[in-house]
Amino acid sequence: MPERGLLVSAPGKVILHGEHAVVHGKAALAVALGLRTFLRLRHGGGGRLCVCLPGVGVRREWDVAELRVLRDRIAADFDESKSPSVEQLDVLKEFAGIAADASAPDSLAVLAFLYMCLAISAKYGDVPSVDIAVWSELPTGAGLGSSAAYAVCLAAALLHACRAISCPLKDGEATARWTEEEMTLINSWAFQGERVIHGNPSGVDNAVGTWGGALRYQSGKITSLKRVPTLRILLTNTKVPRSTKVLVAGVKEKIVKFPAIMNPVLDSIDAISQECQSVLEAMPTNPSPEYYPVLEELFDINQHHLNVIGVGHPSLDRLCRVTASHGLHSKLTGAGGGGCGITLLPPDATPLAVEAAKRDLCACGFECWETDIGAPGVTLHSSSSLNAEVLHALAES
Ligand SMILES: Nc1ncnc2c1ncn2[C@@H]1O[C@H](COP(=O)(O)OP(=O)(O)OP(=O)(O)O)[C@@H](O)[C@H]1O
Ligand SMILES: C[C@@](O)(CCO)CC(=O)[O-]
Ligand SMILES: [Mg+2]
Repeated sequence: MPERGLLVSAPGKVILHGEHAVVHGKAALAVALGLRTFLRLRHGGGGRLCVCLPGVGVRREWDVAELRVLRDRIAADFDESKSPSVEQLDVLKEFAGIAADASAPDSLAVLAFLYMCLAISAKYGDVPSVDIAVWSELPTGAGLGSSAAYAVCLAAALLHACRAISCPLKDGEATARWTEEEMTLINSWAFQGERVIHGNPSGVDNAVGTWGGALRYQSGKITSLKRVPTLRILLTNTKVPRSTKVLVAGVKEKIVKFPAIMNPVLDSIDAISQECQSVLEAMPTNPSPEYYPVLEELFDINQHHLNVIGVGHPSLDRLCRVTASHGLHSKLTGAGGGGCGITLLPPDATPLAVEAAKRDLCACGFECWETDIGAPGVTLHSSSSLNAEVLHALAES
């Protein structure tokens, strides 16, 4: 397998509660989504490193010898525990022809790729001569953790190419996962990729992308939620573009400007995450309707808080109003400012009400779908375990 290449995937995520507050040391509850990002690595030869990212319109190719020189210029303090420095990123931007203040998806994706590739190869091996393609089922920049799923896939593939982690997939197996220790390494390098893309990420998104399932995340501490009931959730993409980096920076500004006003709001969001976790843990696996009113009220309160800290958007207000008119409760998920919202579908919601809500959301120009939650984290695949659409997308790349 190693010399034939590698197929790896990582899930997106939905944050139930705690987005933004988690950046400031509060708890977040997050679950892995049944929508994934896929990466194909092929061993190249010919001394070239090629990357193809159709989701953001990137196809780039570099000479490995040139990348070695670049790496040695900025290698002094590459480490998974140290943030990428402004100076390192400036050198990479100049090399890749990216403007100093660029924030477009393609620029950030190339920058994160170059940083991770050079940093990982400086620590564990040589710059690999490989051909990498990444394709995703996740909408980019919509609050579902597309940046983290991308960074997790890259971390796994690059660590594998530099022989820092093993290849657990045996002949004849469809999928395999890495050991806890290897996943910890993947997660810490994915966090570096998130740092390049986000500026100041909490680490919750890459933790879900790596470990999967449902988890509580606070200040780097990951606790897996053992008994999460099967929740039905409707995801709605308002299709309003936004940048997590800009939104996270905006919240920080507000906290600095009005600490006495904003800190209690973050404390309240923290208490909501706590309350939600207690309710989820008390619910049976297939809960009856009487458990849902508290979860619904927590959605409503948190949505108001997220508006207060400045990450709402008229499109998200509209989403909440439309679902409320069908008796359903929603909140934004991820960084907000547009992007996606989640709607809780309790077991007593009639199929008619859910269909009517979906129809009205689509009439607003939104896209909505139901998806599984609690999906597995970073996974290695045999090509026969991937469906035709994924294989086709990666082959075309
Ligand atoms: N499939 C992909 N290929 C390459 N780059 C990607 C891909 N998906 C996401 N990215 C990178 O991640 C960036 C989007 O990250 P951003 O954090 O703003 O949104 P998100 O991760 O989708 O939402 P959130 O952080 O709120 O969950 C894009 O601008 C791009 O640089
Ligand atoms: C907005 C935020 O809390 C979640 C983005 O999915 C940012 C982060 O935790 O890094
Ligand atoms: Mg992100």
